[in-house]
Amino acid sequence: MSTFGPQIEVAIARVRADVARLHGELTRYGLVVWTGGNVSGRVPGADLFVIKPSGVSYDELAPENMILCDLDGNVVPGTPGSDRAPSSDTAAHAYVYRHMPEIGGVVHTHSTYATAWASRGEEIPCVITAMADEFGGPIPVGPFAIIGDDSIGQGIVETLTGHRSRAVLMQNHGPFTIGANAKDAVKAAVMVEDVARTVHLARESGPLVPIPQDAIDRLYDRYQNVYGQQGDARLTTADGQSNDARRKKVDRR
Ligand SMILES: O=C(CO)[C@@H](O)[C@@H](O)COP(=O)(O)O
Repeated sequence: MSTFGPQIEVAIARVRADVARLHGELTRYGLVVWTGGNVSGRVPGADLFVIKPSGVSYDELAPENMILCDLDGNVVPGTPGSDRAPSSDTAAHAYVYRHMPEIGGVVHTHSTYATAWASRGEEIPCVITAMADEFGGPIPVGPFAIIGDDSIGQGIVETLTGHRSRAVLMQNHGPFTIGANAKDAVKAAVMVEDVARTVHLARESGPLVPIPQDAIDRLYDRYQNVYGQQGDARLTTADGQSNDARRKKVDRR
């Protein structure tokens, strides 16, 4: 029997499939080991999100064993997967969804280079154009917070609210990323590890050369509004305009 009505049930099924499949991207890009890391996706049109079960091998993850939660992080009883405990980071994901309504996906990993930067409590400076494109500037550090309550979620929201970056390095823990949907958040997780590695290696070889702010702004604007395809999911840009509206104004020369 449908608990949420036919349209929401269809949306839930779609998010279950996306979130289950996207965990495979974390292993494909080498961002997780064993059962570390997690992906969640908001269910459009409902105060619900889907997240993986805690400690379950990635090989076993499937749409039917993803876990449906309300925005307080409570498992919705009687739904597929509800017989298992949700990810240990469920409270953090739920906090982000409650306090950042524009966010449709959250990812957490312990990817090597980004976590190394997090262990130093040092933001990644914007010294390559790939960072300007994807993150619009440096990748910030969030506060040290121990898992078990809302403190990690609070740290993510306090650090990323009003910030261009879709990634935050939670001190001594690792990266959390956000996105317009789960796929966008996974992309940010892939890219934060890529730039963390590059900038780490660059800094080992000598002084870094910062990119002027006006160039960062131009690169970010182009990448957020011109790069890719019209239908690509994106967050509103830093000035609050929707990317679609901005895209129409951008001269696509
Ligand atoms: O970082 C942590 C725990 O501190 C978690 O992300 C990681 O162990 C994965 O846990 P889950 O399998 O999602 O419960």
